[in-house]
Amino acid sequence: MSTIDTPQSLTITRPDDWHLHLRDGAALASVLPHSARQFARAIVMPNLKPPVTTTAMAQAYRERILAALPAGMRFEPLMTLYLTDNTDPDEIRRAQDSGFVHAVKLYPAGATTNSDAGVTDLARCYKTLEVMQEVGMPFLVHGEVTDQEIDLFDREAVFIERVMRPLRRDMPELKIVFEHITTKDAAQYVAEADGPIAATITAHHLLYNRNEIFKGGIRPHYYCLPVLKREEHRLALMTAATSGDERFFLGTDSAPHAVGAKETSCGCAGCYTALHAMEMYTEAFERAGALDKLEAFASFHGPDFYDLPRNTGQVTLKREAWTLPQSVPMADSTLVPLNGGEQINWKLL
Ligand SMILES: NC(=O)N[C@@H](CC(=O)O)C(=O)O
Ligand SMILES: [Zn+2]
Ligand SMILES: [Zn+2]
Repeated sequence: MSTIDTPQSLTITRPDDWHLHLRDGAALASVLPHSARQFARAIVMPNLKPPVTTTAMAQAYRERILAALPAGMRFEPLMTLYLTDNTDPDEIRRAQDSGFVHAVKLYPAGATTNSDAGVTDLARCYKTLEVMQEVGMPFLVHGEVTDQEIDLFDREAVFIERVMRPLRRDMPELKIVFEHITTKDAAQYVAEADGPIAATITAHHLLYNRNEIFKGGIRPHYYCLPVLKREEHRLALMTAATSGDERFFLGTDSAPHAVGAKETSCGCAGCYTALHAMEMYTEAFERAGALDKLEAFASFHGPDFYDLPRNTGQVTLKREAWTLPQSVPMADSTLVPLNGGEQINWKLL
């Protein structure tokens, strides 16, 4: 006779999402309730069209998010600015003084969805970065080089050598979040680096390797940037996330795209996980035998790094099978979540 030694439910401090795409307009209204159900707060990415480049734009976007929140739901959007070659250093001071802008985001020009207005050369931004370093404004980095000569699967590792090391040498006190890391190189770099650096890790990069994109045919809903990597990298991310190291924390990178923009000959990058993010992370931590490490990763390390208070409420995850919808409405179209139509083993109550 065997005994069941795995818990049937898990109660933790209410978690936050430190990397989220909410979009705007009708799409925002469709996706926001999913994240608000899962998380108390989220760092909201600024890659709208046009991008959120000023404190005034961030304030207006924040108000649109709060206006789209269904009655009775609580959710705090933590706003970010999109860095461009022309971001004025004074804009950083305005952002810092606002109290609602919590970070500035680097999109290397052309690296990912809506990054055309991104930075062409970080050297152009040094005056602005110096002010960020001075006032303690975190710098969130999409860490991939855009050099087309570099193999797609190597772009994160090459970014560490070409961009991250020189930047951190020049600005050793700048607070940096290496966003959505996908490689053992990045996990090791962050774990060993001196100074104020951390990394977010998505649930899909913990659960899947690159084979998932090609299982039985090409599966566009598993395509995101940085793209899923080899199994050895997934294992390194699992080790980092479940290590208890305060430098690693939760960021879903949930990135909604209408079904037509994903299921097409040149589909957009982005996985939608906002419906079941905590269930996915719980599954990953359980597989690693590390459910006791989930709370710190999901609810403590993020606010500690951002100098924000930890949440006070709690949530419970129950071991209960349920089926994720195949698709959900998004604006005048539909959205296919990652794992659409599949059975999920945990349920966020
Ligand atoms: N992660 C993605 O694949 N896509 C994101 C952009 C990003 O986070 O790089 C998006 O905005 O769709
Ligand atoms: Zn990104
Ligand atoms: Zn993202």
